[in-house]
Amino acid sequence: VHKAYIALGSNLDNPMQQLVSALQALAKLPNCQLLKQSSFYASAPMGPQDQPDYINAVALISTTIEALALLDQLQAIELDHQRKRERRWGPRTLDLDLILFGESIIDHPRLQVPHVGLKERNFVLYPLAEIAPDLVLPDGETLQHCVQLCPLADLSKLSI
Ligand SMILES: CC1(C)Nc2nc(N)[nH]c(=O)c2N=C1O
Repeated sequence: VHKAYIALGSNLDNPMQQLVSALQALAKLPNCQLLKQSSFYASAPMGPQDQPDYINAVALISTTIEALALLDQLQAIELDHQRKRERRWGPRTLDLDLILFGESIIDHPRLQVPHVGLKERNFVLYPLAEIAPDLVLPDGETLQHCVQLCPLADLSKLSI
């Protein structure tokens, strides 16, 4: 059994509802169990600014399937949420990124784990630290150290 951390993001078509719906879909995945989910966080887009603010969260699932099979399941949920890929770093109804898969380091054309931008993304690090404060990354760095190095900036935790 593997522990997989998934980053959720949305900035189109009612982002909060998109994430609620995505979490329900994750909970229903065969061979997966939704163990924890973070609060929702709002932030301005990293990268191109000509798009709406994002809502982000992180979820922890335990699963018996392997990383690429889980990636297929995540991409199916994105498509169910009308994910369209107009432009790179463009707005999207739903983003599900497999950011950690146990202690694995994966470098595959379809999948890099840990997620490449993990240490620079406050909208991933802070929700991750909320549900896994004692996490140590596969490269030995502690999550707390990564959080200390990553500015909070405009990230805001939504109370509900
Ligand atoms: C476009 C880019 C890089 N910017 C983001 N910016 C924020 N705040 N949240 C995201 O989830 C996000 N995702 C992206 O893919």
